[in-house]
Amino acid sequence: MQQHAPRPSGPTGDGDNIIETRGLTKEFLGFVAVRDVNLKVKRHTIHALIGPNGAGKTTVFNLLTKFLRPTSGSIHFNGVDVTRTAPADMAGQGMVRSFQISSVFSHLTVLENVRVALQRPLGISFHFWKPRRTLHPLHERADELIEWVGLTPYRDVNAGELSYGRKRALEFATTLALEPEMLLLDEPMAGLGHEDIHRISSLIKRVAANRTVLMVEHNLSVVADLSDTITVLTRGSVLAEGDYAAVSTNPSVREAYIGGVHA
Ligand SMILES: Nc1ncnc2c1ncn2[C@@H]1O[C@H](COP(=O)(O)OP(=O)(O)OP(=O)(O)O)[C@@H](O)[C@H]1O
Repeated sequence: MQQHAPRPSGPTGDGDNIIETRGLTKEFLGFVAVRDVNLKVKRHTIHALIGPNGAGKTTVFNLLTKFLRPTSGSIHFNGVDVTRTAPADMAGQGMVRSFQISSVFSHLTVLENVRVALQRPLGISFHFWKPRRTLHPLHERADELIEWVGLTPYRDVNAGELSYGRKRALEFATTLALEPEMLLLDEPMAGLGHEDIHRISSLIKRVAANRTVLMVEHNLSVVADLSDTITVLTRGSVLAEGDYAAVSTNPSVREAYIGGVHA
């Protein structure tokens, strides 16, 4: 369980939930992949979505990030109905998705990648031709972010040459450049070795000190270590919800994981 900084209340005063879904349902040609999901994610917590293969985790994630449109139900972010908001407009609202859609350009250095990301919210792009001093504030902020994710020694290395774990750290830096209030992480530990898992776990903990994190993650020990709340999905519906102790001892959850399926 994390120690979190004091949290501001949401702009609409609708309690502590930063995101809430009501009756969220997604059908694919009559097949119900997500059924009547009422998800509440508390501000400044780490919330994990888990469940056996095919449970509907990715579909819920894609609905929340607006990459899929629900068949029915609604999504509320900071009390505002964002069900029909375009994915590209979600970053402006403070919600940023990371990892599945890589934000890293392999032919640019670590510093250049972070600078590009920092220029996005300002509505300017690729100003490398500008005199160096014009970019100075961006430069300082880029260096801060690079240091924050532990990549200072790799600042001038092309992103394509970084190890998988360091690339992921760079993705964190480019994501944080957008100043998100909420981060949605799709399997942040996928493909990482033991040491990198440790490094990225600590980054997620630090990120969550004053932000909200929702992640889909298969690695249960990571989920146990990081999550304040876990929602377990099976066959498109919520089976259980609670902290790791509650969820891992829930007989229905244990049953859902028996029989060769894994989380
Ligand atoms: N575009 C699609 N068209 C048809 N069926 C789909 C589509 N996307 C997902 N499904 C089905 O919806 C169900 C839920 O899939 P989803 O990928 O959300 O599960 P998941 O929990 O993320 O699984 P995994 O852990 O294996 O990634 C599955 O039965 C899947 O085959």
